[in-house]
Amino acid sequence: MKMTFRWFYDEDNIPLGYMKQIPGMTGVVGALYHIPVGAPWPETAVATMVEEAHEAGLALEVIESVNIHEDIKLGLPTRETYIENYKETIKTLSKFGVKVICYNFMPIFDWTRSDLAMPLPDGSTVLSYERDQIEGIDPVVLIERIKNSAKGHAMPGWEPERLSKIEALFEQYQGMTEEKLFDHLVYFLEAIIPVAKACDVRMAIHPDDPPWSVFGLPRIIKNEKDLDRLMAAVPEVENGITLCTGSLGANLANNLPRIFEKFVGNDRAPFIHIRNVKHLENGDFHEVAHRDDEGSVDVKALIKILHKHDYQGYVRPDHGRMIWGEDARPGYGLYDRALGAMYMQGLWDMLEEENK
Ligand SMILES: O=C(O)[C@@H](O)[C@@H](O)[C@H](O)[C@H](O)CO
Ligand SMILES: [Fe+2]
Repeated sequence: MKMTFRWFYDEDNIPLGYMKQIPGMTGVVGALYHIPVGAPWPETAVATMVEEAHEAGLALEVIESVNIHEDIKLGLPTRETYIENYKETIKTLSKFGVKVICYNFMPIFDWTRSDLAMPLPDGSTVLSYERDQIEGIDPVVLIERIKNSAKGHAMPGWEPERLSKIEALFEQYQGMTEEKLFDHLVYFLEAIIPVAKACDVRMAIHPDDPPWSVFGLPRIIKNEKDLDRLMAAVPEVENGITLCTGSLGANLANNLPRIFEKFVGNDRAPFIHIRNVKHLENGDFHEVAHRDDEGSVDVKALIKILHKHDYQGYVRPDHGRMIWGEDARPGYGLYDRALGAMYMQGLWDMLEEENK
């Protein structure tokens, strides 16, 4: 298990040196944020970013994310150019030591929440999902609300410049079915996986968050069955998964230990996000600290599975709470993610000890 930390590079206000101070932290998960979706990533920009991480004593072998242009998801003829660009980006990243590229295939939006700073009784705040605040609501209304919350921080995928085109995008997705979207994903993977293979890079799709349809848009990476289907459709090991416990765990029907056992066991999960969520009776959920007892994700069992398989891939604490008065990007404060990393490493150390 290689412990890593998400780094928002030039948009991050947490110094790399602080990340490095977390015991056992081996690397950061980076991305270039100023490159428009669909454009190839310039070599010089990648070199600068990787160098900065190395200077801080941290590896940079995972990218999250190289986002997918909507035309690829929509299956438009213009996708060819964007697919060629994507191949170029894979080649460029591999030259600088990148081994895993995380991405998602959700139409229009990345993760969706109703509140980015829901207060918990202990005074910390977390991201939450209230069904009746999202389902059946006009996305434009939600966008306004999100813009006004969490001190001006936007959710990834909800950036203001994209949102201005939101209505046109919804128009384009009219009539899009899960079947068609899945075909477009397979088309994309069949085109890029040979390049990834030649470059020794693994692609790692992130599950949909939440793992069900929102705003009437199709969602195709929601559960074990969807993952099975994608792994079978493009069987090369370079077609992999980011196992995100918070995303999959938002649906209690997802059996996380079984999913881990399967895709860690068959080496299709090069990247892992550990996040914990707590479910309420009415179907809403909110995020909590990473510790097992705080929510419904069986973190102990999952780390045990990783340990049993001598997992050599990358793990990072996903969203944490905002604690100790920190002012940071929602879900991505330093303090609670550092606690999460230590918790996972504590469990791992104990398992190592027992195995001696
Ligand atoms: O929850 C998060 O913050 C991340 O796990 C996702 O935003 C993730 O980076 C993307 O979906 C992957 O493309
Ligand atoms: Fe995640």
